[in-house]
Amino acid sequence: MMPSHPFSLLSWLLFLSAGLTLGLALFASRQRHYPVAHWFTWLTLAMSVYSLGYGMELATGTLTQLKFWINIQFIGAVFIPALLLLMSYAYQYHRHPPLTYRLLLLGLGGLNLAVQLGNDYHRLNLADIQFDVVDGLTLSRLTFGPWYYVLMLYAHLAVLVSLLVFYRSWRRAPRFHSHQALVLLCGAALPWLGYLVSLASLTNQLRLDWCVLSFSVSGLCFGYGLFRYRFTHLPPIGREQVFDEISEAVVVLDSQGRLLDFNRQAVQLYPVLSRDLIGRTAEPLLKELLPLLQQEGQARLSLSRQGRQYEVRCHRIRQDGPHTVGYALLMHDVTDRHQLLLQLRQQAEVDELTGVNNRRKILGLLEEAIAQLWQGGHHQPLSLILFDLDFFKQLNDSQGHQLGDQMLKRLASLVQETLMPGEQLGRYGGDEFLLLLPGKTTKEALALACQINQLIQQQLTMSLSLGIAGYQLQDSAHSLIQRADLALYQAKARGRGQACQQADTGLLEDEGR
Ligand SMILES: Nc1nc2c(ncn2[C@@H]2O[C@H](COP(=O)(O)OP(=O)(O)OP(=O)(O)O)[C@@H](O)[C@H]2O)c(=O)[nH]1
Repeated sequence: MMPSHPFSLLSWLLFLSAGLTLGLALFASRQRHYPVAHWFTWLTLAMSVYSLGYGMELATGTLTQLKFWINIQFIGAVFIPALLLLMSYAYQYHRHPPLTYRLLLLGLGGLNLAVQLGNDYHRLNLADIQFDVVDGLTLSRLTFGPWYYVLMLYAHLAVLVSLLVFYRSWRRAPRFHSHQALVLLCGAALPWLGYLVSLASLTNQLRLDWCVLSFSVSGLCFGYGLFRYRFTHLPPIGREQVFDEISEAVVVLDSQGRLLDFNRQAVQLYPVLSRDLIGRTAEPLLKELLPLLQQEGQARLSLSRQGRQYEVRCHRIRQDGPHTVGYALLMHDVTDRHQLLLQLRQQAEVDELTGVNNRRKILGLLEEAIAQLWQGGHHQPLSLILFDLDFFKQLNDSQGHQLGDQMLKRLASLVQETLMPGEQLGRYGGDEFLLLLPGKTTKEALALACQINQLIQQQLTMSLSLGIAGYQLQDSAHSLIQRADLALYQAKARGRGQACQQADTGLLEDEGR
């Protein structure tokens, strides 16, 4: 429906604005696989329709033409709040809004459009439409119906929420993206400001719709954001996506040790961290981490916090030169690795059947004990008991291997209970065990051997043969065990069920049943 007046400069500007926003829509549509570009396409398209309708409205000469172009404007206008909301959602979360959210918002837009298109029958939206021609411009004089106010309330709320999203991104994003968020914030805020200006000028003779007039500038803002900052390519809240989502806790300090930034994981680890502390010295908060700042190179430390293990790395931040401008402290949860290491160590050191030290471990402990004697000047005695079950083979053969296993377990646990702190029991092999007794003389070891033998006879109705050797100067772990083995051999030879003590001379010194 072509208007009757020639187009004014304002109409041409509006057509230019419509063309600009349409161009943006076309550009963004080529990248609509990015959710934000998808909704941006529809938003700029809606703006374009609105601008075109208004440009035409300003040149209309009859009420029918006016109503027609107002309806065209509504086709764009009713969807703008919804599309702005959907775009801000996609901008923030880098994905399409949930389907229900989309259906609800677009459904509301559709409902508003239906109400407007049927306005002649119910006048709920626009109760009356008149127009004046001022300076060659056709300006509508509208009397609003109740539905219009509902529509405005919804539109304002939608714009407000979108503005909050962009505002939040602006405040939280790092510098590069915060510029982008600011540009988008301006793009979204301008039509709203335009609307407020229009409201204020309702009583003026030149009642222009500043909201739609601002679309060109708004479109330019969005376009600038699109081209300069490529917001359809780069997720602007990379900080939230990367900084907050990575598993490591990160704290950033400046060169003076003042708090600059931290992520969500860091707050879980140090609940005291808050935005208010930014700029303050981190010393009272992160005392245990600060020694890292003094170290050069890849400094690391282990940290135990809230029942978990962390490996902390300190990364020096340098900018245009060798000087450190800040530090990034990265705390990596290594609890699983730590537990796996403990498990592996346990497997490497513990005898699987009896749960006492295995051969490798007890030999290591013996060597350590001898080394300590050397360091301490040999003032402390050290004794060793090597023992095994008598006739264990018979038990295995007659009652089965499983019962034999049970017997070995019971034996180990009974002997373990008789030990004092610092004394160590290890399975030397088969049914042979080694008892390491730092601080005990051979006499005391002999008494203990007799006590253990008695206990086993009572509890397991089996006897032990035990060989005892005391540490002598120049002894190695090997020679000491050899003498204990010799003593054990003597105990067997003497009829089993007894303890024998072997001196370094090779003579049997003592014995006990
Ligand atoms: N059930 C069980 N038996 C084992 C295990 N390791 C070794 N043995 C058995 O333990 C026995 C040890 O043999 P010996 O020490 O020669 O036999 P013994 O009857 O105790 O002889 P004496 O020590 O001279 O009284 C062998 O029959 C091995 O098969 C084990 O883990 N479980």
